[in-house]
Amino acid sequence: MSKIIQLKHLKVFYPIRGGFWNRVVKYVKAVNDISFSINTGETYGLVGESGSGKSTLGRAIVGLQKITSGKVYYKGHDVTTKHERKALKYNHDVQMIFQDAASSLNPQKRIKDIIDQPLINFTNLNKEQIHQHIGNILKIVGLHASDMYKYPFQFSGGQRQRIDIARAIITHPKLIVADEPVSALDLSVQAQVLNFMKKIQKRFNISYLFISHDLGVIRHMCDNIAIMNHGHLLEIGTRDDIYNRPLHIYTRRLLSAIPEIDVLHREEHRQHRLKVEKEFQDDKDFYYQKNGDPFPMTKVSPTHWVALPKDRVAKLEQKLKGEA
Ligand SMILES: Nc1ncnc2c1ncn2[C@@H]1O[C@H](COP(=O)(O)OP(=O)(O)OP(=O)(O)O)[C@@H](O)[C@H]1O
Repeated sequence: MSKIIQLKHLKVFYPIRGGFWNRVVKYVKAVNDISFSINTGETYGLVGESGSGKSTLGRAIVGLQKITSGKVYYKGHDVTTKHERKALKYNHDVQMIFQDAASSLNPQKRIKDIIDQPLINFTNLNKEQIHQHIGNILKIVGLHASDMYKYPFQFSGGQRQRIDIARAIITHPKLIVADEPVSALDLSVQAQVLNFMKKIQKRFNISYLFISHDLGVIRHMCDNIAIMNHGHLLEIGTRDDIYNRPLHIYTRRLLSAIPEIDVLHREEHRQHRLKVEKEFQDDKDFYYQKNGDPFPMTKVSPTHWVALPKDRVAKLEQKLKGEA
């Protein structure tokens, strides 16, 4: 299977300034040595708790965030710098859907004036053709062509998210980075938008990098999954690897929080989570190096990688077998 995106040792550090001279006093290592690749046509899930660096990584991939070091390859070509991205029309092929469409859509502009920008930038269509194209795209996302004359506030949250998706797909992109695309929506609307995203993926052969802290949503959407924590990757695997054979305690901890939406068993799950968290504390030496960084990734199977040394993986597998 061909790779649409490859990340090699990507780092994004934010400088923090302070003191009398407003000098850089330290760096927030939001993305710290991340490597993985996304296959053409797949949905790749990026999971982690708030602040783990998911959005920074997504923004770095689409070119909205300056990269400190490392490389991004698009279909095998280096697109790490602005110049390289321009030459490959990368900004045309790779789009982003944002978490909160309400704030990413300019409230003072009509829908047509929000979503026509990529067409103006990347095509030679005239005004009439652009309107026709926008009308068609709005129909594809389940709205009416005449909705292009409305303003964002005249739509519901779910509809605004669809408009943001329309903006992203209008250039027929090859890859969409979807940053928490449904977390601001009600559960019932979430399902609609997710299913819709799957539908357009098939229709236009789009690959997704799907960013979320919600493992329920990730399970519904993703083929392969990377687990991120404090700027590092801790585990990478197929959906089956991650949900049925999670090895890192952090992954298991995240998984144990999924059923929280099940109100009936909330207390039971809270107890379970506390137990797993205690285990995480107890086992801290087991999962991290002396300097506090996770171990380099070890291959457990052709699809499954975990940030632990080989002997510890074996020990852990034994321990998990014992618990089962
Ligand atoms: N512009 C910035 N300047 C300095 N630090 C930043 C900046 N943007 C993000 N950070 C820090 O980088 C880290 C990663 O942030 P990021 O938004 O990428 O995490 P996230 O996993 O997407 O979180 P969330 O799920 O809450 O959006 C956080 O510690 C955050 O405080």
